[in-house]
Amino acid sequence: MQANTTRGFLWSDVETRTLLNIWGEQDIQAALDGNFRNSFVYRDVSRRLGAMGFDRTPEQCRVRIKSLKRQYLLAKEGNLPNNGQYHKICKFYDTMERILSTRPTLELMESGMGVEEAGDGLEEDGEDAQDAESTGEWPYPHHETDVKQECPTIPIPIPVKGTVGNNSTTARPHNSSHSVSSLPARTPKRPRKRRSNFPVEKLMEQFLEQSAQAEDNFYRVEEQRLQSEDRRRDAEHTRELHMLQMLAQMFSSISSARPSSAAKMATPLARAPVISSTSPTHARGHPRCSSPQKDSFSPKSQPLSTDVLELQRYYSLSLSSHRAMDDDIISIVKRIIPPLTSKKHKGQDGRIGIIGGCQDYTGAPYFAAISALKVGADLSHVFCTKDAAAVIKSYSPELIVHPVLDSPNAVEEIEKWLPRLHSLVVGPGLGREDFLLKTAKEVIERSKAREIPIVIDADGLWLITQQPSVIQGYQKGILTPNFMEFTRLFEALHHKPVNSRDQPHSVMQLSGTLGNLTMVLKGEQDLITDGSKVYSCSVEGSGRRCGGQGDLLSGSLGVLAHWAYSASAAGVIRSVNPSVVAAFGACSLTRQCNSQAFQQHGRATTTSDMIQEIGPAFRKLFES
Ligand SMILES: NC(=O)C1=CN([C@@H]2O[C@H](COP(=O)(O)OP(=O)(O)OC[C@H]3O[C@@H](n4cnc5c(N)ncnc54)[C@H](OP(=O)(O)O)[C@@H]3O)[C@@H](O)[C@H]2O)[C@@H](O)CC1
Ligand SMILES: Nc1ncnc2c1ncn2[C@@H]1O[C@H](COP(=O)(O)OP(=O)(O)OP(=O)(O)O)[C@@H](O)[C@H]1O
Repeated sequence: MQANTTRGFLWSDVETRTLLNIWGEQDIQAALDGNFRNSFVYRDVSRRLGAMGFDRTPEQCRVRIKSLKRQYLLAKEGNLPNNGQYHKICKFYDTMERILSTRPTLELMESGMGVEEAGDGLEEDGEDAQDAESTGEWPYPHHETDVKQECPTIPIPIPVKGTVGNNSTTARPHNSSHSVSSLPARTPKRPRKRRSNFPVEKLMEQFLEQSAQAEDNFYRVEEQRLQSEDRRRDAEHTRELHMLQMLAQMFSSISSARPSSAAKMATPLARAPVISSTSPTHARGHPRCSSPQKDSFSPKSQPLSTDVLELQRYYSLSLSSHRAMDDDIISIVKRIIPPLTSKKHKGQDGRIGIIGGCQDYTGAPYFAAISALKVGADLSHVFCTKDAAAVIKSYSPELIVHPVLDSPNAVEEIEKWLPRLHSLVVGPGLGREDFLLKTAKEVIERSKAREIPIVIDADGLWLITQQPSVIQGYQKGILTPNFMEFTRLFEALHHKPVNSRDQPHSVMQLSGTLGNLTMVLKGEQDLITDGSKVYSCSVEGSGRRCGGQGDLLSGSLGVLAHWAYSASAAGVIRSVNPSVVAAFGACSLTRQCNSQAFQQHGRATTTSDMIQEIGPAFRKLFES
């Protein structure tokens, strides 16, 4: 057997127990007791340990025992309550207690130094801490564990000192078997500071507190890392799936090789820069989302993508309903829809938050949240007032309802969820109480900081009318006013009445004033703009105008906005404003639902009937 001379080598519990059993044997204790020189005793301990199958040098045994004694003393001096705390400091406390309580010299040892330690001459400052660390049992940083070491009552002459630079070094014996008479050449132990009433419990508390803090920090950083990793993986996944989808589409169109579609792609109109430079807000453009015009104006622009071709063709024509144009934009909407595959987990296709729902209005947030789910979001959260929560829950077990909107720390409660949300819809059934609007405002600010797409509807628009700066210039903000809401907002910002005969111009003006925000003016035709051009969605609906259709629209838009921005980030759609694509998709869907529900229910059509149609309408528009 080769002796293991590594001082830092870990002692296993069984090895330590065997050592303690040997060390605790009567003859060993007797030999140690009263003997200043103990090296021969540890040689014996080492030999006996070897016979038990553990190969340790006498010095390793001595150091290990010393470390155990120090832990024992620390636990003992700390007067720790009998709740097992001393076991945290000294794992072998009971065995040590049994052995040492029979030692007559315990008094001396308890004052910091056992006789057996005194004369070995092998000790270095700081070696105790090293021992303890190497065993993995020392619960404190070693600078906090100094225990007073008093000199033995034998006369120790002043050591001979040598000086190296500014550092004093102390002459040390090379041979531990020197007799006591040779002690003048040896280093006396430097008396260490003793902390009277050593505050072990306090240190323990501090240590545990620091550990908890460190753990918290670790988890916080880890959580952030996982989130960003999630986002990166989602984006990558979406991009790959979309690529596959596009390839599949390409193959199927090549195989069907319809001459009409080839002609469509080759239309000269599509390649021409068709946007009028007189467009009032064009020069401002989008800081983050490049608009189609930018590409068509740039002489150095890349070959135009199909998205741009389709949208340009659309821009170049009038606003009146045109089935082919709707089809073009819908084909872009189709590309943002994430494919359904078995590779995904819950949440990847959208976690949407609705801020709204109060005592008076429980239907609106429900319509928005359930529509988001029916369109394809995986999870839909409603943040409402306490008295609305139970009612909303009772409409649907599918919704996650948080009764926090009127709590004193509403903003913090909602903010906790923001990192998990992909988009936010603010306003359906929110009410107009000042304190609710204040909360909504703060939540919008914090969502902006996280670059979450935000749809603002209904009472959320009331807030914007009072304080337009809340959303002004936020490119991922989408406003969905009905005519009344639009009028209020327009008049507040432009200090003049809306020219209702030229709604496209008015809506573009308002969007421009708000920093090219995407805006949907709902009505007979839904007008969609990002300040550069107006798109009209006139998918056929019906004459039925039941309340709640706008909520269906805003909830759907929440999901589509998330998909559009993910598709844009993944490079699946380029050179188009994702908000506009999403808005067009949501308007088409709402109108299609209205039409289908009306075919079945006629005048009796309600928003719930329309919600039932979301699945079939979605398939018809985007998956056929
Ligand atoms: N089941 C529920 O819980 C539902 C709750 N909802 C929630 O109710 C809250 C308040 O929303 P809101 O739309 O009723 O309020 P507001 O904007 O003041 O409009 C009020 C007045 O404006 C007018 N008006 C409206 N549209 C117009 C138009 N196109 N063109 C012209 N005028 C128009 C019309 O005036 P009137 O014709 O009555 O004179 C109307 O009475 C909000 O939180 C919302 O989410 C709804 O979502 C519905 C389902
Ligand atoms: N005159 C109309 N003709 C056809 N469709 C319309 C008409 N007005 C509204 N719509 C459709 O209804 C949708 C919702 O618009 P509406 O004006 O009802 O919103 P809202 O008043 O905000 O709704 P809510 O009742 O949810 O508050 C629009 O996107 C559009 O599709």
